Amino acid sequence: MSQSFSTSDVASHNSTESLWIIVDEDVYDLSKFQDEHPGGKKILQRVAGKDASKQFWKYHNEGILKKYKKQLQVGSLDTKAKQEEPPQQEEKKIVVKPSPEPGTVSAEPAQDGEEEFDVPLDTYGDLIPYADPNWYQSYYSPYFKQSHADLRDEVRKWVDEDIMPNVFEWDEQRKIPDEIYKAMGERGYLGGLLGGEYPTEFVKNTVKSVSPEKWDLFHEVLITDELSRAGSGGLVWNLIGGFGIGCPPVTRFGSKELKERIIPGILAGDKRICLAITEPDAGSDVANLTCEAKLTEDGKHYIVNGEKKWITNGVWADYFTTAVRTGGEGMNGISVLLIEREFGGVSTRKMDCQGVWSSGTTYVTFEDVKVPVGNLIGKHNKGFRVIMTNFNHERIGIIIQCIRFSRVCYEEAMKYANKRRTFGKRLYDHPVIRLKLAHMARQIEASWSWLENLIYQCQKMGEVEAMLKLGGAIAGLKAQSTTTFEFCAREASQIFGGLSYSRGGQGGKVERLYRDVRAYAIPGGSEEIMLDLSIRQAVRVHKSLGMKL
Ligand code: HEM
Repeated sequence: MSQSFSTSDVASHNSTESLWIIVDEDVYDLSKFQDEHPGGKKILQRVAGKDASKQFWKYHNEGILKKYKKQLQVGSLDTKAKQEEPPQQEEKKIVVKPSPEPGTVSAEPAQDGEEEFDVPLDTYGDLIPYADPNWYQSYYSPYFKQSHADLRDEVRKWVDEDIMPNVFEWDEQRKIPDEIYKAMGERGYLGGLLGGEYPTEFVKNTVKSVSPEKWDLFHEVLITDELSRAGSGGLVWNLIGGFGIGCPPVTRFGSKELKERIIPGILAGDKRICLAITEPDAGSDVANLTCEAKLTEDGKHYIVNGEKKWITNGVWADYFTTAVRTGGEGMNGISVLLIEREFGGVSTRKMDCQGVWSSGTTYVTFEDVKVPVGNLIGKHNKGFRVIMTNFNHERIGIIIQCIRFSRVCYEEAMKYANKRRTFGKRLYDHPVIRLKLAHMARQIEASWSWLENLIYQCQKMGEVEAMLKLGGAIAGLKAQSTTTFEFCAREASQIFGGLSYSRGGQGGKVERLYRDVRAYAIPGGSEEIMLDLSIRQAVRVHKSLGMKL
């Protein structure tokens, strides 16, 4: 913004016809906007021509300026322009290296040539304790390195500029613009969300800030985590929900021909895929599903008939990774088929749900759909294994999102508690409010540390060992993270009071996330089933390790 004004220039625009205000030394022309201002025009007219920074920050959060800046800012104060002149000499960066002191236990200083994770990364973000993982705040981490920091910056900038300011409207419209999904492909992110190595053979555009050979599961965690900062389960499920659970079975168990034909279009963001397992009558008890697929006499096709319910992204999907009954009762009669919408006989209807509004929750009907046998994923009647292998990846995605949503609730509440005053002091100055923040933070950090450890185990073990050994712990952490999310949404909402009861505005993220809680606590294995599995599965694994009870 090039124009510069003095305070008396601004003061002359103090009428309803020409209504300017100053916020943080930037000048805004609200003459036209006043009629559509959700807080009313009178309140703006009272500060016409004045510095309204204090009043502005009382009623809004930073998202508002990001959204309206382009439209309303006409310039800045001349005092700001002076401050922003570049310094004559670049400041020398001081690098602080830890040094051991006699008589204390402390970190050894990093030696030249040592692994990069022996030195903490630069600080990043707002530095509010517990609002980001602590490696953002210059704490040591054995997992996150410079390539993770580079990716973090790349994704965060995109989220802050193109996503965050619009999430409220998108959620209300129950749709994310197609170009945002397309950008997930163009930026190479879809290719990095398959729970393994970066699939260069299928991707034209790889991720800008990380080369494919450096890609690891912690990069994948980062994309999901940073997208979740937008504070909308609907957004995250729209962008990676159907894809993150529907695509990996194809890349892992699909035939070469099938993969070569469909995966490049999906990873480019041109085509969409979803996972169709749950039915009106079969949820966590997957082995009981009834959607049937009968082999034709010539053995060349399956004919599929049945219904699927609560299918994320189904309304927009070109492909449905679908669990079907091809044999007798129970888990040994299940297969997985890739059903393509263009085969015909596929109808989708959007469902109205409590939360994740922009995710496109769908009721799917298959009516005599003719599917070539080449679209079988895995083996005939051995689909249960395909589904089980997929569950760990799905649950880890849910865990990452829940922990970040918990952080968002905590962060929003912390910021608000520091500005809102009641009974003569800030909310933050009331011990009962700090107690709430502390209970949120301890659960967030405990969950995150367990997650980091499990991701590391997945990275080291490889797919099969991870599936066998980690299923119990991942299920336990899923329950831990969804209960943490529920707790944080509730406590943040109590701190915001009425502002998180109405939609939009300062408490808008918390209100939306509160509605999203059940979408995390139920799908992918309900909390009750997860907790039970976490013990049963772990005991079974440890028996085979030689456990002595
Ligand atoms: C750049 C100038 C401004 C813009 C773009 C703006 C925009 C908005 C928007 C979009 C809302 C809806 C709630 C939300 O999303 O947060 C809102 C609410 C409100 N605004 Fe503003 N506003 C501006 C300046 C001001 C100023 C200077 C004041 C006070 C002097 C003010 C007072 C309010 C009030 C009282 C509400 C209602 C808050 C509530 O419902 O709790 N606004 N504003």
